Amino acid sequence: MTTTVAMSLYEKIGGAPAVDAAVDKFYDKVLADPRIKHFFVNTDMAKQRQHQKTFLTWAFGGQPGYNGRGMREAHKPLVDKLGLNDTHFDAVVENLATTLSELGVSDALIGEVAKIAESIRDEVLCR
Ligand code: HEM
Repeated sequence: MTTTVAMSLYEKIGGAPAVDAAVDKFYDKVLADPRIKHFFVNTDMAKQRQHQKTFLTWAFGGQPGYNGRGMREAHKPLVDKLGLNDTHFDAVVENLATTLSELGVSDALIGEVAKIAESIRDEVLCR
């Protein structure tokens, strides 16, 4: 019998220091991306940075340590007022994948991150 206590992706990638390294890169990319930057114009920087940390920690399967709004609630105004849709979601996942790739994370692990993101797509898009 094999008992597997799976190491989370978060641990495999390098834990908090890796998340910190990824935050700046991901943040810069998202805010520079004409497909999605307009969603963030009214979001303050400090909050945004924390958002990205929460986002990445979550995406890596680390402890959420997050007591903010649920995904549906947090993104509902973006869906209702700004038409947040699959295209935008894809762009965020793409920026995340590029960020991780640039930081030397393997394609296999990036695939796992993308899968986790997929699992929450409908919730974020309020469907
Ligand atoms: C896997 C996908 C996503 C996750 C896990 C995620 C996670 C989060 C979290 C944790 C927050 C903070 C909520 C709060 O503070 O109460 C948030 C807010 C936000 N998200 Fe996402 N997000 C995702 C996708 C997206 C996408 C695709 C966009 C737009 C392109 C987006 C734009 C925003 C914005 C603008 C806010 C701030 C809203 C505000 O200032 O009130 N998110 N998201």
